[in-house]
Amino acid sequence: MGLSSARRRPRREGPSHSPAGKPGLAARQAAQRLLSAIVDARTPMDALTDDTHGHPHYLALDARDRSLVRAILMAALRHRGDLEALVTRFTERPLPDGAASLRAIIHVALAQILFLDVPNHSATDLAVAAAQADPRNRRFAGLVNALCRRAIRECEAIRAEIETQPVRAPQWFADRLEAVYGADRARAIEAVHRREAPIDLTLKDRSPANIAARAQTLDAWALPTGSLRLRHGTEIAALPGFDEGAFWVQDAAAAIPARLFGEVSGRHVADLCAAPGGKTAQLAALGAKVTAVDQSANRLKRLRANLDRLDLSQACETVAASLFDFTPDRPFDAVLLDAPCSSTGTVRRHPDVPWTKSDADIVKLADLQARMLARAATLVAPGGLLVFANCSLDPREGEDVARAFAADQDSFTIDAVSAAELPGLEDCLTAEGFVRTTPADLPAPAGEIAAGGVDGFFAARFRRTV
Ligand SMILES: C[S@@+](CC[C@H](N)C(=O)[O-])C[C@H]1O[C@@H](n2cnc3c(N)ncnc32)[C@H](O)[C@@H]1O
Repeated sequence: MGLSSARRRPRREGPSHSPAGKPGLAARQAAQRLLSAIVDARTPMDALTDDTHGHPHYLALDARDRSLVRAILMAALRHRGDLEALVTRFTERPLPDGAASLRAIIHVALAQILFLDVPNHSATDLAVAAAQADPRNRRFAGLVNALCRRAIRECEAIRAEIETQPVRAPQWFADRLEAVYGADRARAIEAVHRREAPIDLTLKDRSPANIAARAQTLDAWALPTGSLRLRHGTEIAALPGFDEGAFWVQDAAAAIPARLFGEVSGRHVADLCAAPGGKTAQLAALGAKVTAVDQSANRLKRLRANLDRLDLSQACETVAASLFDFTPDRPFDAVLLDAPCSSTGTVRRHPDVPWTKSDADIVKLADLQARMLARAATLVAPGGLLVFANCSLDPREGEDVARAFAADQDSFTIDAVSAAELPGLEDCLTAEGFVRTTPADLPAPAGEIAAGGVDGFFAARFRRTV
């Protein structure tokens, strides 16, 4: 399926198109189409599963089926290398070239059988029905059936093998992680990528008493970094304190960059790539006067809604503009640039990232970040702070950009972050005083049931000297 076809109106289906109107078939067919759109057309999963602008086949489903589709996609993407290897092992001949839709049918079925709490017979029957419903795949319905049945028979052994000998994929990403972090650390990062990510919250009131009280009412682990980590997945909007704006969802590592400004009460701070506003909210909660800039008007709408719920809107002005066109009346005391990046630090939550991004994207993004950082620097007042951050695991988008900036700019010096500023993540400092986290950091202590790990993040702090 191509990018354009991913946006096409759905063919008429549902009860009228599905063979015998099989319940559950539309959800499986949607999962197959979306998986193809992600892997073959490199369309991000978030865009396809957006509740307003998502893929038409996804939007045609009810809430329960949408959540099943998301669960199937997460499992199929996290284990895509394992599933691919299994299909190769189970078939005498390779699947025909260009058999993207057949591959999607098989992967969607195997993901349910091996990783989800879905009856095996439903996963199998609906995969066979999907093959039969598609003239290109009808002749492979028997193969689909045989693969599913074998996976069901050998389920325990297959799961154990995947646990002990996972297949590293996609190749470019596995190679890059190993080249940057070495074999052991790369394996540790990949192990975390295969597990569901926990949900972290940032509290508006970060006083120790409030952190302790909220940890109790929310059944959360109070991380040493100051964030709370929920012990159980749940509907966030139903949590006590949500309506009163006591917290927002933000990975513990994503909460670091905004804290690097220290005391910001009454200061003018620009958040240059602000939406959806996690860091804007942190700065506003600390008493800063924030100018939140983002080139996406739609994403800024979400930022404003988030700030309204948190009752922080009065501390912020929003500007819908590219930072390259943003010309404020005066420079800022502090500037945060949370630049767009490959997002390879968020693979735990977005397992589509390695399949939709490429090494070439990283090179392009690193170039954009360097230009953005140079532009951001022009907005900092003498004596002010500049923080450059992003959620990439690749040093070409982090350490290299920051080093080149420090070397090029006479009026800025690196303001090294100290271990005392990173409780629980003291080891995540580079020799220069940059912050570098990976998903293998902050493992859970013994006895804690919430998962360990944080997003991969990079942050560098600079001070304008003149
Ligand atoms: C990583 S996200 C920011 C996340 C945000 N800082 C937070 O903590 O919630 C990157 C943002 O940069 C914005 N962006 C990309 N290019 C931009 C540009 N040239 N000027 C301003 N914003 C831009 C995107 O629209 C996106 O919202």
